[in-house]
Amino acid sequence: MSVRETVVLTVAGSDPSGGAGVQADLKTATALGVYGASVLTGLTAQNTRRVQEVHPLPAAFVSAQLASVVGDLDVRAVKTGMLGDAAVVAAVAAGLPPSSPLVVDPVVVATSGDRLVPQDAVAAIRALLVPRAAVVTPNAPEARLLTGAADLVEAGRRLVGLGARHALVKGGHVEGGTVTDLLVSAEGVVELSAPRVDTPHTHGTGCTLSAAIAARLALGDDVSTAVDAAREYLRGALLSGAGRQVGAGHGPVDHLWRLR
Ligand SMILES: Nc1ncnc2c1ncn2[C@@H]1O[C@H](COP(=O)(O)OP(=O)(O)O)[C@@H](O)[C@H]1O
Ligand SMILES: Cc1ncc(COP(=O)(O)OP(=O)(O)O)c(N)n1
Repeated sequence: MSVRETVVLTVAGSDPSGGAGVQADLKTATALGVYGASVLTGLTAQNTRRVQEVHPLPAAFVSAQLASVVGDLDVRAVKTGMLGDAAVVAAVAAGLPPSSPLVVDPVVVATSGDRLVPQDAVAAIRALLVPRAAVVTPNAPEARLLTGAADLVEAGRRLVGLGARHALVKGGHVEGGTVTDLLVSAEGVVELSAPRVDTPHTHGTGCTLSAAIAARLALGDDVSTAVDAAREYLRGALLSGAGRQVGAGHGPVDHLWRLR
């Protein structure tokens, strides 16, 4: 008798240094016990210090990859990350499996400050993906860019107003000893706070969190439970990654901490 794998799909860009993008998503899926499939939307040249180059893949080829995977694998949840340009966003929106829960990580700028997608892609994400999201996971600058709201609760409410069932507005870029993420839905706002982990190794935190949420949704969690589980997984990865060294800059979180 064979075991049916639970499949989660990431639609995202490549980080050759292995800490963010598709590479982080697949490690996260594996660590959380689900089968990770991946559709590449673009390539980057980057490392723990900065992003040197970004190349979106042709939208038609992104569509072809999606059709290959969705036409064969039983995809239980999808996460989107870096999406290259507006044409790629449109191709992704058209090719997503219709009934799998969708986590939209609206990646715009890397922690290094380097831009990963152009402005027209941001508008396309807002119009084509946010309305379909079970949860959209912007960091503070992305929440402001997507909505025009300076206040993060208001930004979350506007994302829900656009059709996302939940907005998780992340607080990693807001200064202070406590990091607070805001989970906003039609039911209200839940503050999720934790002590800041004192570490320079935060490369890929957003990718890892959204991939973990998607993995838990694939396993059948509701959004609130999936977010709690994903935050706990990421916290362990930050704490373990703080004591490890990869590269000379902002190193990755330790995706494999639970397997060690
Ligand atoms: N130093 C830290 N200590 C604890 N949690 C953190 C830290 N940095 C980021 N996080 C958490 O990592 C996740 C990603 O946050 P953020 O850095 O805001 O997003 P992004 O990586 O997309 O820029 C959030 O859940 C945030 O609370
Ligand atoms: C290919 C690729 N995708 C996304 C990111 C951004 O990763 P994120 O987890 O949002 O944060 P940082 O890595 O910038 O800390 C990326 N760098 N590369």
